[in-house]
Amino acid sequence: MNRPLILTMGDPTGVGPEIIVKALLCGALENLSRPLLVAGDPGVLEKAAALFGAESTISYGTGLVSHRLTIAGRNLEVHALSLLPAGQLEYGRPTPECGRAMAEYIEWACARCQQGVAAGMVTAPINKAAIHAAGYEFPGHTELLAACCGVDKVVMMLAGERLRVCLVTTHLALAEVPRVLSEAEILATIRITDASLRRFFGLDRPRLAVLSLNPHAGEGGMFGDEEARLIAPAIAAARAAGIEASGPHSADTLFHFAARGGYDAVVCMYHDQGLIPLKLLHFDDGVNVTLGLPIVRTSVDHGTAYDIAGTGKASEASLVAAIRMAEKMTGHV
Ligand SMILES: NC(=O)c1ccc[n+]([C@@H]2O[C@H](COP(=O)([O-])OP(=O)(O)OC[C@H]3O[C@@H](n4cnc5c(N)ncnc54)[C@H](O)[C@@H]3O)[C@@H](O)[C@H]2O)c1
Ligand SMILES: N[C@H](C(=O)O)[C@H](O)COP(=O)(O)O
Repeated sequence: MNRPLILTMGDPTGVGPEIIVKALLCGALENLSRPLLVAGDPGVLEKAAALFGAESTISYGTGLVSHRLTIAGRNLEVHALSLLPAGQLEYGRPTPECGRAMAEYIEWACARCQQGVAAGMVTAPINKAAIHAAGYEFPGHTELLAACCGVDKVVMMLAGERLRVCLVTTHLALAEVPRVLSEAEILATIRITDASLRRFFGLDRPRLAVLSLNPHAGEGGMFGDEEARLIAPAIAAARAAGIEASGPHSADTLFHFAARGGYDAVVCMYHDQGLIPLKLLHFDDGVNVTLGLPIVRTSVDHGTAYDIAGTGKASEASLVAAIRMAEKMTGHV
């Protein structure tokens, strides 16, 4: 059986529904190697179709497909997990029901992947504050999925053709980063990155650059000791385990070389250290991948973009790239 990829619709008041429809309308969802099933809300998707002047009709399906939307002659299969009052929702103003719905799309998709019913999942953007307001104590998909899968350590990787960045720490205040960094966390990030690039991306011996935390890699201890105390020992342990890791590299210059093919991934100590260069190069087509889960999960690299939600202007390119990457990754499983 050709198991589907499940695409979670994301925030009903963000750009998620309209980039799904946009991808459908431009034909990017045709000729996929797997069926695509949207976990979401048919009424909200119909409302998104109207943004493009596209005529849509809904019919009812069976099994996983509860609704089939035909939008401008193209079919979108949906598993309805919410039936929100789409006409009353305002773009950029998620209600508590929206917060609950967007978390439920993720939980449902994850459970189907764990059961082996689906091959993998792709996620459209959620609003972190909205799921929080709905009672979910998670800063994002990554942590919610780790909890659903019962996994302690996962790695957030953002990837494009020219650059892949993997984060040791993710969503926390910058001031917390030095307190949270440890040799064990750095080593675990390196190990998961290495194993995942081998397994899912066909690399025999991934070349990993590990960044420093401080300017000039700490300048021999003048600007901080995390490099000598935590990062260098983690790199040494990784190398002893046969991983091609190098560093600690100064973050300011390393990306220049990584973006020119010198490394297969860059291990970064905190969110913006990795995501600023990644989004500079790959805002349009970057993909967020959670490594270390027992399931395949890819995502767009952007958020709910409330400033343009409901205008039809949001680009569908990152979503399409995320679907393509999930296709490839599930081909390797
Ligand atoms: N994968 C996710 O679920 C995810 C990722 C990042 C941020 N978020 C959440 O999204 C919300 C908004 O975050 P933010 O404002 O920092 O980032 P954002 O990515 O939503 O927006 C930043 C800027 O990029 C633009 N932009 C975003 N996506 C675009 C697209 N597809 N096409 C064209 N322009 C686009 C926006 O209009 C905005 O100007 C927050 O709640 C954040 O937590 C979710
Ligand atoms: N850090 C990601 C970004 O800025 O693109 C994003 O917030 C991902 O969060 P999730 O855990 O929801 O994938």
